[in-house]
Amino acid sequence: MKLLVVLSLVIVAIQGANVRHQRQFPDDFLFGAATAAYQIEGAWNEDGKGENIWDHMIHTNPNVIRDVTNGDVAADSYHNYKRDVEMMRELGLDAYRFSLSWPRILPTGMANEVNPAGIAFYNNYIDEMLKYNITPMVTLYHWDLPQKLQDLGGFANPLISDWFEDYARVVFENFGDRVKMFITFNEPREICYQGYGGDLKAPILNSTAMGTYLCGKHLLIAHAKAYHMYNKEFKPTQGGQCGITISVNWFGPATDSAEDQMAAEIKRQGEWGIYAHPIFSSEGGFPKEFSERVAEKSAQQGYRRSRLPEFTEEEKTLVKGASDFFGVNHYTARLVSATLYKEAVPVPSLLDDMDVGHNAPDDWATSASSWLVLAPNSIFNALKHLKERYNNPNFYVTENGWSTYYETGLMDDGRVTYYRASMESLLNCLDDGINLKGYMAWSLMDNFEWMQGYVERFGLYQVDFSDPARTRTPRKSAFVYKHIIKHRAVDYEYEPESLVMTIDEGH
Ligand SMILES: C[C@H]1O[C@@H](Oc2ccc([N+](=O)[O-])cc2)[C@H](O)[C@@H](O)[C@H]1O
Repeated sequence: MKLLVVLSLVIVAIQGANVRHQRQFPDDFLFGAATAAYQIEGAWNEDGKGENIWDHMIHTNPNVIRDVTNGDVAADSYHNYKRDVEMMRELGLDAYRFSLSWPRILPTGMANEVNPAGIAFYNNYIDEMLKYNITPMVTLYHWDLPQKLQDLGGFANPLISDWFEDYARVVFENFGDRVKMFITFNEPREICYQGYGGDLKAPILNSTAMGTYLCGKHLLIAHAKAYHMYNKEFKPTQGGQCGITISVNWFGPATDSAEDQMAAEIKRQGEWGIYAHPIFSSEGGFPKEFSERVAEKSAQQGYRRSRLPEFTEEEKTLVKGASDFFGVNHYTARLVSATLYKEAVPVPSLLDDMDVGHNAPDDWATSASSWLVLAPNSIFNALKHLKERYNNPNFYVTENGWSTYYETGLMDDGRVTYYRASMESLLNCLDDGINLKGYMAWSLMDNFEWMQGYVERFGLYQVDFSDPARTRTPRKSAFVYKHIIKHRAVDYEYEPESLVMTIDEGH
């Protein structure tokens, strides 16, 4: 008998030790999921909403979208928001990141005409989340500029900073009593490089390098003005935080050679350093090596001055330090070479200015998106670099996710593998002392994936876009993510018994 008791005590002790050794996320780590207004809301012209640049571009030229669809109805979250909150509760989310449609709030873009129905919609959405203790994380701009502002030049017009500041004030006034986490812009790179410099996002201006850089400078000033206005006019009473989200994929050198190391550095600076450095570095302004590279390229091409616009000293000071946290959208990685993998690119362009090649090794798993591969420990590599370069600010991973095709259905093992790998990488960050405070999975549900329409699916929940009710059904990954959130740890043994989802007590 005695022996049995001793044995069971030993077993309990071993099990306890195992639990203790399993790496865990802290209780206050914010687990959430993310979406964006144009990708889920629909109701494109309902209740006084104004036209945005995606409405305009697609209605004018439907063929720009791979499957000739649009976001007119999308997941119809405008009418299904209560079901969306129910899904957050099913998953046990701590937080939900979503964006506001600027033209739903200000139909012309300008703050002299506020749409009460738009304000009411977001009030209801926020209140529904708060009812269940879900922290709203609100992005003010996720790519859907009011068309009327695009008609005035959009981000190429320096006045964008005044228009944005006015819009931000309306947002803080109406929602800041309950929303404590604001993100001004989602991904300056995608807005500026893909929308102004190229034709991969609305408004597809294809305006070469100059468009990319000018847009970037104006956007950073717009962000900084909104940040300082929040600090002065709202923070003292509302006590929230205001930051920005930048897409930071990892770019490591293809070899250890000095040339490849420099090529990777230039790639990092051109892809995201030009947005991060002016805000988060101690010296401010565009990063040095990239600025020198653009000046050199401009001179080679016969320009008397660099095409990279400069910040005045006043602008530099305005932008420097203007963020309470660093929002990182991280998806993937590439290996960068000074000589290999180069493709023909337009001149002048950001790609030509960087003048490097990049590649993904064959053994990195591929997704439904051409740009998205599963690279080892890449969240850690990116955040470790940012920590060292920018003095370890508070970080949130504000997007991270994996695409499948519609045909994959509910058994999305590729997404499960990706999310588990991401969790390990996040835990590596925490072990390293990186000030990482939260993680938002992209995406809560399938949605309109920009130029790819509904071909590429990122949802923890599948959405049936052929069904007028836009029924949402949890995928296997939803159960796995729920299990991770609940236990604050990754359990590789866990397999959902069925795909029937319920709400746990307390949610
Ligand atoms: C899938 C989500 O992508 C986000 O944007 C991107 C797109 C492409 C890259 N890339 O590495 O090439 C990074 C981020 C976007 O914010 C979100 O709306 C989704 O579409």
